[in-house]
Amino acid sequence: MTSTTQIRLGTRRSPLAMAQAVETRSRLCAAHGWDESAVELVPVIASGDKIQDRPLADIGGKALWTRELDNWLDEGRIDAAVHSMKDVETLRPAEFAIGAILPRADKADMLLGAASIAAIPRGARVGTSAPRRAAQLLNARPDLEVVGIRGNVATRMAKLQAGEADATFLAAAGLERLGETGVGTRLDPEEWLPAPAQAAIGIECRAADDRTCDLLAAIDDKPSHEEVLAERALLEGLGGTCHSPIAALTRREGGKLRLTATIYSADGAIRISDEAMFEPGDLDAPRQLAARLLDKAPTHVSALFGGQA
Ligand SMILES: NCc1[nH]cc(CCC(=O)O)c1CC(=O)O
Repeated sequence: MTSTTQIRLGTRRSPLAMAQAVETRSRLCAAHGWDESAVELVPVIASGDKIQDRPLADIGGKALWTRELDNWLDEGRIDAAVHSMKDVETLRPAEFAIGAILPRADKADMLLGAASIAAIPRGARVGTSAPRRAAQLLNARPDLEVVGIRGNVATRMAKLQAGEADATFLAAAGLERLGETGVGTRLDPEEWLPAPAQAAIGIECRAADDRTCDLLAAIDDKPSHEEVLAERALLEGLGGTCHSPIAALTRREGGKLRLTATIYSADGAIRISDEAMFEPGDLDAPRQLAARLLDKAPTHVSALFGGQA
């Protein structure tokens, strides 16, 4: 069978990123009646994957995940780029558009190395480089020690095995996509709020590229897209970066979205939470929620956010 490439999809090279790109390819092929060869996967090395020994927040933040893919997309070497939306900066180049958000996976965090937060031994070392997870943990268990841990899912699991930490967190979505089921304890997202846009795969294209935008529209999951836009509007209102401990959860209730958001001080001692209920597509409501959170925060907490309130 002869077939020509219909779309070039850029992706990071980590096993999780590749799994997400393969899922995107399957959905595109199913939607358009293509065989696999119609979608060319183009693996690109991201700076965030080259630097593994320092926390992301210290070395340039989320941009390190997207910079190379952004350049390739901008230069027309790829037609679209697959991203974990959790890792995508809030403010994106105006020439790019989110062409599709895939149906969202489990938003929960998994705890590895202990049966529950309460069951982690007193004074134990918990590995995480995420300000949100560190603050949530210290808020619940100020006796614990947070130690930095980075690397892809397999690396982090190996570091836990090697005793670099007594426990650690991984996103359920990532484990699921890698087929790593049956490890860790699922933390109920209602009690342990995930990161904004956790478990959402987004595909960006050039906004002016109508053909690719149309191809991607066929695999867009509207409810997931609405949730992600609301959570990103919250981030925008907070001026949140990867330094900012922000947790958020959206549920759908009678056609409306209910967004709960929590911000923390870096040490977890201060926790400010609020929620809003609004129509899908209303991005002012999540921005106002952000403003209310910043209003309630003492200055050493609001200083962790760029804020627009
Ligand atoms: N920060 C890295 C990252 N980016 C997305 C995921 C998991 C998949 C997702 O949330 O979409 C992970 C790993 C993790 O947090 O355990």
